[in-house]
Amino acid sequence: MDGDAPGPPRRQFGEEGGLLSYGGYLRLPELLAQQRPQSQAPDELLFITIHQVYELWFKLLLHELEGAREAMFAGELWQARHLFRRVHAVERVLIEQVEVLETMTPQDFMAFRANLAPASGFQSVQFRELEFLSGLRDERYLGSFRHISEEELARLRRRLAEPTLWDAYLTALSRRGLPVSDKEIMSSLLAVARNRGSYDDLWQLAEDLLTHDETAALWRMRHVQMVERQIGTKSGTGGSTGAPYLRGRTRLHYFPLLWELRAWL
Ligand code: HEM
Ligand SMILES: N[C@@H](CC(=O)c1ccccc1NC=O)C(=O)O
Repeated sequence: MDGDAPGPPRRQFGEEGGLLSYGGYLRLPELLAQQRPQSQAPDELLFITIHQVYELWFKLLLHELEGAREAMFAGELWQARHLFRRVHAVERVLIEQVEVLETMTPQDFMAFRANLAPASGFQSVQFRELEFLSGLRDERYLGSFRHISEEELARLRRRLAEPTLWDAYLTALSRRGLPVSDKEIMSSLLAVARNRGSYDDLWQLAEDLLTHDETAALWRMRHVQMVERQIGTKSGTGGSTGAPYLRGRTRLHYFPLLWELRAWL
């Protein structure tokens, strides 16, 4: 009985005539038909599953980061922060789940690795979309995509043309009267850092951006550790030098000015 409880009356579910089911709603027949190893190697199912899980999370991250960008443009900083909290939680999961793939031995990986070339994580369109949206817009990757569809290429071009998270943050600063030209931006960031009484929301939002940057870098470091464990000094199936190439990418930052700011505080 709801009695005088405030709010809408509670509904008793369970009498909907069986219209919607768990598997139907989640499209499980379609989803579970997608894990199809190419070989008899026992660990290829693990390898495929883990990559598919990454791509599902990448899709969600793109969605939430687009939302955060929109909220920053609209000056709704609380909403952007709410979404960044979710983004960070997912990014921590992405790092944690490397451990699952590391239960595979290199010997077991070698049983199917040769069949993978020339495919590699290089060709993850959503991973590159995340980088572009976050502000790391390296157009050279457009040329390095072999075997991607016209639709995927168009998506990447669109990401290159659209505003980044940093563009959105700059808009949030200027909405509060802080100048954001190349010459003035560092003083504005310093003003935010030193006047928390007036700008704490902008400070916390910059910290959220920095955490997004930091967790992406942590994933890259975790990935290269796994790579060294699995293939040592071998070159990559995608044609790169392997671990040395990946090590070079661990130093990249989405928001270099937020790191540089530390030197001035
Ligand atoms: C046995 C496990 C893995 C190995 C040995 C491995 C190895 C490599 C290597 C060598 C590269 C450089 C490109 C190349 O020449 O092939 C690379 C790139 C990449 N891998 Fe993996 N990888 C593994 C698992 C994963 C997983 C689980 C993901 C998750 C999505 C992933 C995502 C990526 C991405 C996004 C790149 C491009 C990185 C960039 O350009 O900065 N890899 N991987
Ligand atoms: N590049 C890896 C192979 C690999 O990990 C991979 C192969 C196909 C699809 C995704 C992959 N994952 C990350 O690079 C290697 O060189 O062993």
